[in-house]
Amino acid sequence: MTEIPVITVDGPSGAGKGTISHMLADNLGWHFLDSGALYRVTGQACLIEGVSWDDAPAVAEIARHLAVSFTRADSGEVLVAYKGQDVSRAIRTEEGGRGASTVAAIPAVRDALLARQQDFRQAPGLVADGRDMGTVVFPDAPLKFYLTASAEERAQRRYKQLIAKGEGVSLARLLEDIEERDARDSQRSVSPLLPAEDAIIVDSTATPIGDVFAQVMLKVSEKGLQQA
Ligand SMILES: Nc1ncnc2c1ncn2[C@@H]1O[C@H](COP(=O)(O)OP(=O)(O)O)[C@@H](O)[C@H]1O
Ligand SMILES: Nc1ccn([C@@H]2O[C@H](COP(=O)(O)OP(=O)(O)O)[C@@H](O)[C@H]2O)c(=O)n1
Repeated sequence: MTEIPVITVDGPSGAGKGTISHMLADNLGWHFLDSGALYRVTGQACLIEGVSWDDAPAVAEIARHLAVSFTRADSGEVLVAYKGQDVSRAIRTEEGGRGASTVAAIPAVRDALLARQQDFRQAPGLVADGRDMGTVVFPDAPLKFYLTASAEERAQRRYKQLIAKGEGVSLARLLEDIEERDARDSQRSVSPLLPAEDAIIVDSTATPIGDVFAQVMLKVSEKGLQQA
């Protein structure tokens, strides 16, 4: 079990973790764990069940029995369902991000989701995207990345992403949301957002995505993790 390789990709919102992790998993033919989706679904499940994000024991109970499923549509899009109800869109909103980071600060919620995340470690390998993949969930991963970029750049990226989806948003509000989420994720007592000691830090503030991917792939091949 522990010999199955994992590449961890941690960092703040909008750093490019999802984009780079998907590219890596596709390139290597490995599995992919979107750990943020589990926290997002937990937040969404609370809304559906009428539980307040601040009611720690009730939220933890929801996380322990989270009936979530991930299925890949023919289009390649990953559909996320809670109790059979499609929540793919709802969990990706700004409110979904706020809910996720609120419930993610509850220690019992993190405990409840730990084994479920570790179960994604299946042959031939796993790319794991999140905040504590390299520090807590897969501390023995042979290769760890911490992607980051300035808050202004990350807000700009989200702005472009949401505008492309046809959602009306304000850049100033997005920057506020990002800074608030950075603060909550970095200051919580359990599994705060921080690079693992052995993580490779990649700041992409002024680096196009293709160059970031090339840097990452170079490290992958130096570690001998690429298939022949
Ligand atoms: N280096 C980069 N330069 C420009 N845009 C980027 C870069 N990395 C990611 N993006 C874009 O920023 C947005 C957020 O990226 P995403 O991978 O979802 O970040 P995260 O998973 O860290 O929140 C996406 O639209 C993505 O295409
Ligand atoms: N491993 C993880 C992943 C996400 N999270 C929480 O879940 C929230 C949403 O994570 P995400 O990865 O889906 O968000 P983005 O980085 O895509 O904006 C984060 O702000 C964290 O509070 C976490 O605590 N630990």
